Amino acid sequence: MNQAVKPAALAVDPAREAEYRAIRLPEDHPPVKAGRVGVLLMNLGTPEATDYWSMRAYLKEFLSDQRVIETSRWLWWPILNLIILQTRPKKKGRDYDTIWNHEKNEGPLKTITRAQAEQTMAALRDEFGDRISVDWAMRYGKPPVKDALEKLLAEGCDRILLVPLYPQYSAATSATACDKAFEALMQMRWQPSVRVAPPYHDDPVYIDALADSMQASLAKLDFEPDVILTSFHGVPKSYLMKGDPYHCQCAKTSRLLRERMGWSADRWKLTFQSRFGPEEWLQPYTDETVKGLAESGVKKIALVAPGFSADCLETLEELDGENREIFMEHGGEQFAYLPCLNDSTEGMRVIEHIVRRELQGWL
Ligand SMILES: C=CC1=C(C)c2cc3[nH]c(cc4nc(cc5[nH]c(cc1n2)c(C)c5CCC(=O)O)C(CCC(=O)O)=C4C)c(C)c3C=C
Ligand SMILES: [Fe+2]
Ligand SMILES: [Fe+2]
Repeated sequence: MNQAVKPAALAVDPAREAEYRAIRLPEDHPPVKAGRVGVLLMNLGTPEATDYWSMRAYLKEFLSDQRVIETSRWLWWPILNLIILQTRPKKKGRDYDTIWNHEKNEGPLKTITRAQAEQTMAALRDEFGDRISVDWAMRYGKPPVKDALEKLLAEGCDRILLVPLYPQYSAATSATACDKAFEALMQMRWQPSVRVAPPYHDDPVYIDALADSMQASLAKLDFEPDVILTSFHGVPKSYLMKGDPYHCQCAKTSRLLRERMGWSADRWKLTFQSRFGPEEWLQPYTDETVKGLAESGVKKIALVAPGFSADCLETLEELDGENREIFMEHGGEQFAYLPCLNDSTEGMRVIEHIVRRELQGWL
């Protein structure tokens, strides 16, 4: 174009920089930014605050997602709006109060996901400089996936790797996070090239990191557990029957971890927590198993939640709070909750490994 007057505004990849600088754009052409690679870590989301209205907004968005609740809309709408949203926001707000990060005034899921993104960015920038940008977003609530994608594009990322932070794939988590990203991409004239990181439930780096983290936590205890429970977030059993691979992936993670830790099968259990509503969910249920173990005379247990990449309401309040109480009330004596990988050295080893592997050929 020879009537051009303005050079391209930003291009970080040297080859692309030269390419774009060579182009002369018309005066009224928007600035062209390209040549960088973006990484977007995506997790579930958390309420903005613990008051009734903040909790209600979060639960409404979450529980209106048809990937999460597959019940037909005409049946679900009155149940959600006339029953669940009347009482659950207040009750769950009180639960969030017990785990809230008051220093940052946010849920721990947000604090930890941000730290994971910052550490990933620092590690990758060491090697690739500002050719790479890492951001984070939440499927529900803030920061939204759309904003994060637009920010990466504005920084010149024309290739973006989406990383759902769920080791085990489920339509209710990984797929809906990607849906949200694709929904935003649908509105874009110049779409970036997109890759999606696969589930990593059986990746040796993940299994090793879990084992190292668990060994370190167990070594700090003043007792050896009789039984270890690996507790995963549940989903309705019907999702498994319709073909969701989540249950199989949880079972494989639990088995690989047990083998790697060298524990016998009779002292190691796979359970599912967070049942919601009257429908049957994946079994065995964590709370019933904990109660049954205590009643059968087991005195010392440890719980770990390998399916959560960050500690959150479901681990800190439900596992370490409610299930601890159940165990002690039914005759248990020693209870330990072993933390998630979070932004620990082991946790960052996993995220960096996945990101570096999936970026091959782009950097
Ligand atoms: C009711 C349906 C739900 C399905 C199906 C479901 C699947 C699912 N969820 C996670 C991870 C998390 N869930 C969290 C909280 C949470 N989950 C549901 C409901 C379903 N989840 C609700 C209503 C809530 C909010 C709290 C409550 O009202 O009970 C969280 C914690 C978020 C936080 O802020 O700390 C996580 C993480 C997975 C992995 C999963 C299926 C694979
Ligand atoms: Fe959930
Ligand atoms: Fe829960």
